[in-house]
Amino acid sequence: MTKPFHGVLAMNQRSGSSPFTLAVCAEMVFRDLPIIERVRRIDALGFQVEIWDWTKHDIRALADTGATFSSMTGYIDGTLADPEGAERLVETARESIAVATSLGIPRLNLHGTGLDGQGLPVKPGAEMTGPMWIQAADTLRRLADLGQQHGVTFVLENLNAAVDHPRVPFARAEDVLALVASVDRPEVRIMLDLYHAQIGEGNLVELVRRCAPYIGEVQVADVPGRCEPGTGEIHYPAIARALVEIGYSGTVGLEAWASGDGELALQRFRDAFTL
Ligand SMILES: O=C(O)C(=O)CO
Repeated sequence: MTKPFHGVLAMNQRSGSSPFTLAVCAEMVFRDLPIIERVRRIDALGFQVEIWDWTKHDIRALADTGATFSSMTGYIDGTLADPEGAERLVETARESIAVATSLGIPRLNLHGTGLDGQGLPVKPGAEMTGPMWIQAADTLRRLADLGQQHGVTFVLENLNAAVDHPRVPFARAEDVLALVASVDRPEVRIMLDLYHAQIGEGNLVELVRRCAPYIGEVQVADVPGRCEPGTGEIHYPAIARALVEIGYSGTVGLEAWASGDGELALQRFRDAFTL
């Protein structure tokens, strides 16, 4: 089916040569449009599409857009690091896998509640104990088995506890790296969110190098403000070069608000990741 054409911008993007697959989070851009229209617009501009909680969306309508989806949230409820929460997480991950498979989505994101157990035994602000680490690794191994069975990858995302996710334990990229490395299964990788990492940890190029063997996807936005690359303090062209140097050619997802015009934000994103 021929896709709608959105002028010069679409033309530039199709002729660009990013070494990465570029995706855009439909939850954060073109927010004056209904979600399905956002998905169509992002797709028409030549990007893959990320969605969050699938229970909030009409799955049939998403499928009918014909868009290619990069990732979605990989669970509805549960937490990694306590036994009861882990059961719920694995159960709801099964439901998410069914939806992901129907939409051809390769990566299921475990973020936020998957780590901190909001309202569950692992409370925000809790110190992570040894048994919690062991439980989290066990839960991830169970998810890896599911992922292997169904051909999907679970990506564990680092968050920042300073601005967006106050007092969330287990959020640092260093901790996510330690967990994913200890599980060491191809179906469990890192969703390396460089916006969150810049706020929480910094030293991004070094972080990219350390995470190299375990990256499942990279997410980007600038700091402060969580808008598109080029609006803040992160030098994304240097990050793009570092990603190429470690041999990464996978997906880079824009998980950012547009600082102004939505199409311009997407163009800036593409420019930052076109070497
Ligand atoms: O909740 C957030 O801040 C995220 O980055 C989700 O992917």
